[in-house]
Amino acid sequence: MDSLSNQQVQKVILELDQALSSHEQWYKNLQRVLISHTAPEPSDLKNDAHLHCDFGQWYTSPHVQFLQENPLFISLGKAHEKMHRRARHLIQRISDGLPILVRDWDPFDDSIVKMRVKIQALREEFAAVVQNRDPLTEAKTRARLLTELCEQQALVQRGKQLCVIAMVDLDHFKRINDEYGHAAGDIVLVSTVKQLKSHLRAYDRIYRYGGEEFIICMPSTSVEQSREVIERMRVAIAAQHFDFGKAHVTASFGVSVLRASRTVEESIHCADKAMYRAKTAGRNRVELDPE
Ligand SMILES: Nc1nc2c(ncn2[C@@H]2O[C@H](COP(=O)(O)OP(=O)(O)OP(=O)(O)O)[C@@H](O)[C@H]2O)c(=O)[nH]1
Repeated sequence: MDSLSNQQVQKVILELDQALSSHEQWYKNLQRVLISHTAPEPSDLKNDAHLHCDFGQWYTSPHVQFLQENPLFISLGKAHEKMHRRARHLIQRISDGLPILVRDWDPFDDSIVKMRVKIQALREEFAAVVQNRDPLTEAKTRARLLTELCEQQALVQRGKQLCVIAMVDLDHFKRINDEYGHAAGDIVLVSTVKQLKSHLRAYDRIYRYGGEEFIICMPSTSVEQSREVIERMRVAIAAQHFDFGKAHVTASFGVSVLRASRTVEESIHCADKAMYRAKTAGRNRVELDPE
């Protein structure tokens, strides 16, 4: 989900809301069939009924296939299929003039509840993605930074992996705002995060630490490997062109690693110190934490 833009995430949330409401409509019709003995939807009697309702159509549509490995999405699909199987059995009994037994109704009712809960949980998962992002740049928030770096630190402490962090600070950013206006400054921030993201792997993270300061987290990477990537980021930032004017934007980088022997805050501080060395050494450069 991290690779999706806020707009894409909002679109999925809207679709989930629509899927939930069409599912409720389907349930209402089913109740009519079961209680008032109105004619059932022919598709509800098919073995693959779960593929024919509006929810099933959404669930199998190509544009949500990126969710195929999401555990909640998978279990929602299973709950939905099971619910249709149970509904089919109930419709069948009514069509055969038989009463609905409690032992058939209860599991069906249970699967209806489970499905609603899972849709809601998936919706919340998506909503949290947006909530945990800075609205301007869509980098993760500083609040997430500490939580997620502590998780990485726990892996480092258990000897499971290395984790590099880099502090990125735009150079003389105030001048951009002063010369071209705050809106231009915003464009630079958004574009810079896009550049940084384009060099990251799926499991790397970028956080907005302050106004024009960002932290990159690169798990399972050595300092040597990450340094090459960060160097490419530095070059990409300096090569940006903007429609609003001839602004030359550069950034200074301070690289550090999470260590079992120090706290996350201390590692961030070391990255910060390295970044300040990059500033004092002339900016537009990458410095490593010597510790
Ligand atoms: N446009 C815009 N500007 C911001 C935002 N957040 C912070 N800033 C500006 O970022 C600027 C940061 O300025 P300084 O801290 O002086 O740093 P700098 O000019 O980049 O100088 P050095 O870091 O020393 O290279 C300030 O002018 C802030 O107003 C934002 O969301 N949008």
